[in-house]
Amino acid sequence: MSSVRVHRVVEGPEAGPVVVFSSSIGSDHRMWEPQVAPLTERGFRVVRYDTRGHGASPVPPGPYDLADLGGDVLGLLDDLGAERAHFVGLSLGGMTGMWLGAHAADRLASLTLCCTSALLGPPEMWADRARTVRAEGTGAVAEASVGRWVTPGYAQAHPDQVAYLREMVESQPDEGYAGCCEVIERMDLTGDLPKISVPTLVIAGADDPSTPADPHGQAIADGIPGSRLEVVASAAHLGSYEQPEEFTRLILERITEEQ
Ligand SMILES: O=C(O)CCC(=O)CC(=O)O
Repeated sequence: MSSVRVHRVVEGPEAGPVVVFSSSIGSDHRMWEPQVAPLTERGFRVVRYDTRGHGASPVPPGPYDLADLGGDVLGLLDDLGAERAHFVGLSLGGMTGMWLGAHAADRLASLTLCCTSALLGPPEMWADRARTVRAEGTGAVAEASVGRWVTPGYAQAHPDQVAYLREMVESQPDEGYAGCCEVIERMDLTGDLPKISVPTLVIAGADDPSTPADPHGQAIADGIPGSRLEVVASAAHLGSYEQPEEFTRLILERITEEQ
């Protein structure tokens, strides 16, 4: 499939090193709002985009695969005139990052892989989720998703944020969400990990029920030569949103090392 022109929001100094942020299934570029000011203030060019099938990006009929999602990022970098960029991805965004690391390493300055997995089964669960969303809409999965995105303590203390995140899931196009479920259904990046030569940091949330550090984050860190795993306390699956200070600190550490 040919690449699509993804919706992007670009902030920060034009000449700054480019940092691309890639989102989880069911969210869009807004999930990275907490990272924008800390990075642009330090001179980075922050590029947030909506994965195909999400937010304001095109919604081609699914299924998609990781090569489609990775190709969209390469098209984005070409549009921006960016030869290389730091890449930060969470969950599906991290899977896209691993694909780029294995297939387009020359376009990456570094990789930060948050709350993600190289193999997230069982495949039937993703096929079921795609079927549910095509039949009933993204509203059918919103409450359960947000229940995995933040810890119960955060949810209790921040009901407005929980409502905002739920609305974010509900606003995603049904076909786009389903097409991305089918990416994960068919994904197995385990054989690609040893091929990734880009400097990589893996970050997991200590309370992530979707992609727990053990086994998911640890398997990625074990597989990518020279990478390491950090586990952030009191963070569920959308760790960069729930614990923005610690995730941003780690992201800055990774991208500052490689400038
Ligand atoms: O968040 C993703 O991009 C994929 C994994 C996922 O959907 C986990 C969940 O259901 O919370």
